[in-house]
Amino acid sequence: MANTSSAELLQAEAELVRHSLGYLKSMALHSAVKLGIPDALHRCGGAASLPDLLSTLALPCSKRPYLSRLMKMLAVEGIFTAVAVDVPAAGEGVATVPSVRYGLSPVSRLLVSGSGACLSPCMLMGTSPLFLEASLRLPQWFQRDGEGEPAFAMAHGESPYGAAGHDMEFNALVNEAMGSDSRYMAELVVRDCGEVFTGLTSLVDVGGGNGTMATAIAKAFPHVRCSVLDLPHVIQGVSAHESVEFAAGDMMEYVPPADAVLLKCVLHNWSDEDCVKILTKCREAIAQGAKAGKVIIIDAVVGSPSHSQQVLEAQVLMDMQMMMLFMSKEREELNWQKIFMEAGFSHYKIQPFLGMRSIIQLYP
Ligand SMILES: C[S@@+](CC[C@H](N)C(=O)[O-])C[C@H]1O[C@@H](n2cnc3c(N)ncnc32)[C@H](O)[C@@H]1O
Ligand SMILES: COc1cc(-c2oc3cc(O)cc(O)c3c(=O)c2O)cc(OC)c1OC
Repeated sequence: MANTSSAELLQAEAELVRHSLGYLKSMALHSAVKLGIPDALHRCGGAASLPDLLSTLALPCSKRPYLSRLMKMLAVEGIFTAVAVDVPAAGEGVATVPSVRYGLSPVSRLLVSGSGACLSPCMLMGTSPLFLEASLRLPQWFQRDGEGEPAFAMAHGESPYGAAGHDMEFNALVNEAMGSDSRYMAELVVRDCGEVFTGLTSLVDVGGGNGTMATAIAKAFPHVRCSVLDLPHVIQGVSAHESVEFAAGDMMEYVPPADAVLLKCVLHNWSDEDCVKILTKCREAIAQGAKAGKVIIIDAVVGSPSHSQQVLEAQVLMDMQMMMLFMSKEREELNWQKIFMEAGFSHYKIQPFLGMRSIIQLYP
């Protein structure tokens, strides 16, 4: 302490408070989504005074004075914008009183429902009680010896997939989150990554769930015949599509032949050994066509030099989440490279187009 200036010490203390109370940022965001604040601001034309915002939210009178505190905190964090304005005073005396207009920022625009790019379900999944309870077990999980189970299973006695099998509310939360993530990514992939699909005649989306991504690719690139491979219970619940075929199966056993295999946010749920097995099956699938095919991976490449500090922070948070839920991980390039070589691929190209995720094209 002696060698540190008071200003540095006080700054460090403020940093600690930011981190120790950082969970309140997550819960304030959770509250804003649950209360429908992004949608309310959108209905008001993108910005509103506090009284106008309150008039569209069903809050009891006793809680209305507290909304400004939530809005102020979220505005400081960049979730909403806050602009000081003078509004006409109601009584006599002063002509105007200072007030604040809150508005949607680029971040909260992604939380407005009804648009293709609504990520609110992802926010609610990331802050769900089952995830939060698992995070409280992390110290105990670190101290327990052996390979064992992830912190989520330690807290709940089952995996997230197990919980989704009988807890219908959690199942709906996860399905909506995965669906919203896929719709959002599909929009960006078809808009910005068209050259990845040039020259392909067929593509199979392995672990492609309800076909959101495959349908978007089939629509944007009609020359590509798209199909989805997923587990039987997932495929059973999918409604028939005109443009996409669905196959039930286990990617560990067999991947149907195609010019290209897509793996979007699948490998981050698996260990390195399992990724080698999955990618070996994918390599066999692309070797069967007339063309020299490729595997297209959409996943994080942690710590790419072109990424911002915010993207790095998002990646390491997702990595912690993968560890806590599945004991799996987000990977750095060297880690990916080792897996690719072990699965028999000769070269790859990484394009860091997609924020915290990249497109990796993998060639035999
Ligand atoms: C994290 S989700 C990703 C879904 C989709 N690709 C996306 O990005 O929204 C993983 C998907 O892999 C599927 N899956 C898990 N194990 C599988 C297996 N052995 N064979 C085929 N699909 C599997 C799951 O059912 C789920 O749909
Ligand atoms: C797509 O595969 C997974 C995604 C998540 C996931 O995604 C998010 C996306 C966001 O835009 C914001 C978020 O807060 C989140 C999450 O919190 C989050 O968990 C998670 C997965 O496993 C838990 C995924 O693979 C199954």
